[in-house]
Amino acid sequence: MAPSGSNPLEPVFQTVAAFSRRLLIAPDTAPDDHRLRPLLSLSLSPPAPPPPAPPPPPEVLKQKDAKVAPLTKEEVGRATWMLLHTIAAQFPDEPTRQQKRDAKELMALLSRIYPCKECADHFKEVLKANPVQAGSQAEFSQWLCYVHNVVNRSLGKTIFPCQRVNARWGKLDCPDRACDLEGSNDIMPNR
Ligand SMILES: Cc1cc2nc3c(=O)[nH]c(=O)nc-3n(C[C@H](O)[C@H](O)[C@H](O)COP(=O)(O)OP(=O)(O)OC[C@H]3O[C@@H](n4cnc5c(N)ncnc54)[C@H](O)[C@@H]3O)c2cc1C
Repeated sequence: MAPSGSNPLEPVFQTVAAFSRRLLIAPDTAPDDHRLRPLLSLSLSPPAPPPPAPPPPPEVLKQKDAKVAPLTKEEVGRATWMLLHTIAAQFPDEPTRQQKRDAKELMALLSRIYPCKECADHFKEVLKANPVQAGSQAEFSQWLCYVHNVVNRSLGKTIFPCQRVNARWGKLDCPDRACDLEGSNDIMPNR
């Protein structure tokens, strides 16, 4: 490097350097401060957009797709039995005539619009041979357990012990039994 003062342009360089430092560096920072921050940018073009996020790895895409994939017959079956046994567990001890009718209609509707034709047709036969019994919560949940077992048997599945149906599908865990349905105070509730 040339010794200081030997370059005749040295004073010009020093002036430009000092001026640049004033424009580009915060006034409260020491010249040797390593946290130097530019005060303004001399570039006229807008800041470059951030680079696009890399695509998620294939295993993450697979998991996402699995969430929106159509359900299988087994998944719909499990979800439906879960709903039906929960309805039976919550069924009033003394249902109104309307509630008894609703239980019968629900089963009849299922046997028509259940989203698996083979299952719906089979369930129609099951209902014909075993008409809905919904005179009380106990009666309805035992009947449902029985017909579920009829389906289980036809599919070669284990028979569920119906004396344990209340332990498996108890009433919903709602504070102050807020989920309970109101029943009947009819003089003849079993009509
Ligand atoms: C109305 C209906 C008709 C169906 N018909 C057919 C059909 O024709 N062909 C077909 O392939 N699939 C059919 N399915 C689906 C099938 O019954 C099963 O839901 C599916 O095969 C998944 O079985 P899973 O072994 O997971 O248990 P699921 O039978 O779905 O039972 C879910 C859970 O309920 C409990 N459980 C089992 N049996 C009883 C019972 N008797 N009482 C109370 N709780 C019980 C067990 O804890 C079990 O894990 C039908 C489903 C419904 C709702």
